[in-house]
Amino acid sequence: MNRRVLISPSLLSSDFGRLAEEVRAVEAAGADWIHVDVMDGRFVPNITLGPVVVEAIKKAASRPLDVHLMIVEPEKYVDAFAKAGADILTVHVEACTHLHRVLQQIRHAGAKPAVVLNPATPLSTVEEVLGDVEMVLLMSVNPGFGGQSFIEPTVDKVRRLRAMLDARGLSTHIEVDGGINAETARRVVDAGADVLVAGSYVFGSKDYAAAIRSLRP
Ligand SMILES: O=C(CO)[C@@H](O)[C@H](O)COP(=O)(O)O
Ligand SMILES: [Fe+2]
Repeated sequence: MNRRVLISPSLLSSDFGRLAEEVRAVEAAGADWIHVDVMDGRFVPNITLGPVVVEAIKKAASRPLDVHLMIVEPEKYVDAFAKAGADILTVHVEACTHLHRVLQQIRHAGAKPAVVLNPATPLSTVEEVLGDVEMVLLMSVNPGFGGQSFIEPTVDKVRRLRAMLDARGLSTHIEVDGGINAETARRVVDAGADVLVAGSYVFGSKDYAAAIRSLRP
């Protein structure tokens, strides 16, 4: 089946001193969504930004904000991020004691719920909530930093997840995040992914439009 592939550039590799300009530049270059990485220094060994900055990004953006929460106890903050303008709110299965409840909370807050798995976390951990999410994000690096190398077994994990979704008649998005470039993009899309996050590949290039174009099949 031919799915439209969405590109979600990760602002983590953008120039934070010119955040609004960077958002407008990737949108003009063809970005479908804007990926925002929220890190708390606890779930991952890095700290980035909170709801105030998401609110500022929202003012500059016209495309949906795809907010990736790499934080412990996400239930404490999902309402604030939804209010700040997150359109898609993605929580780590490893950070949620009551995953189903958090996904419901996200929907009630007015955002689209999504769940994300670290590279070593098996697909079985999200099997029971596949009907409750708009998207499953598979990390293809260990979260915390941009510019890392793609972890190979992700390709097969995408394939197995797409088969699980097909078997349930679900057309849920599969997003892949980490080490995406023109070559890894092609392989994960062939395996069934339809949303690609790319940070250093897009923001590290001189021509954002050419980089985004090269990620599409
Ligand atoms: O969530 C994360 C990192 O934890 C990502 O969204 C990165 O920002 C991806 O960066 P690249 O691997 O594309 O440079
Ligand atoms: Fe991310």
